[in-house]
Amino acid sequence: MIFKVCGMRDPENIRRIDLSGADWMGFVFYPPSPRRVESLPAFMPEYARRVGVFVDEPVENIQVRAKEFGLNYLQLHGSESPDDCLRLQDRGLRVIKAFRIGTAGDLEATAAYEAACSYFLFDTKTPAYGGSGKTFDWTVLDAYRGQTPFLLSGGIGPEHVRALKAFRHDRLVGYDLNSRFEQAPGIKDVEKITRFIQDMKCKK
Ligand SMILES: O=C(O)c1ccccc1N[C@@H]1O[C@H](COP(=O)(O)O)[C@@H](O)[C@H]1O
Repeated sequence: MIFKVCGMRDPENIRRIDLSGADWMGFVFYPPSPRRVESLPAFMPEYARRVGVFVDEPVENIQVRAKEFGLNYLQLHGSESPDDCLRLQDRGLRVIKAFRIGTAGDLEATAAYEAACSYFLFDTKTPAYGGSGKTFDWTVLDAYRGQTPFLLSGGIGPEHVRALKAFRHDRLVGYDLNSRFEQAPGIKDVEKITRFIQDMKCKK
């Protein structure tokens, strides 16, 4: 499973999370976010893959950030179209399209993105674009029959280990950890993240 830790910007926190077992690390480029990153941190992950999180950002701006931060993936949380995703893919950038899920009907939109993305990310449907700290009813995802692998997101916290282990789906490939693991916006609790990843990997 992929463990993605999102909303990073502090160099020392990045260094420690890079050693925590996290596979991917997210950088939020959405200006209104309390965990937005404005400039390249003095330390960038050496082990974790780098994911840029964007909301309706022009393709040209995304390309600039992708180069500056050495991004491996782009996570798109706005109303980016399948064509937008394909344009980024054609420029050699791998795309994770986020969908806000409340009911099974919200999964219908994924079909048009099947050929345009490497991964989907299923987040909670709220008025915010992301980072709400709220979970959704994961059993809604039983209705997802697409081919594209997905990460589960939205309010995942340390208390969810047992429920996450019980939730199974053929296309589930990872978990996104964000606001529920924070000491302050943009600062993750390294012990909580490390323990969560170890507990999730533990067979029991
Ligand atoms: O974290 C943010 O502030 C954010 C802002 C705008 C778009 C996405 C954002 N983060 C992503 O939101 C989900 C859910 O986060 P949470 O666990 O509910 O706090 C996660 O995928 C983040 O990558």
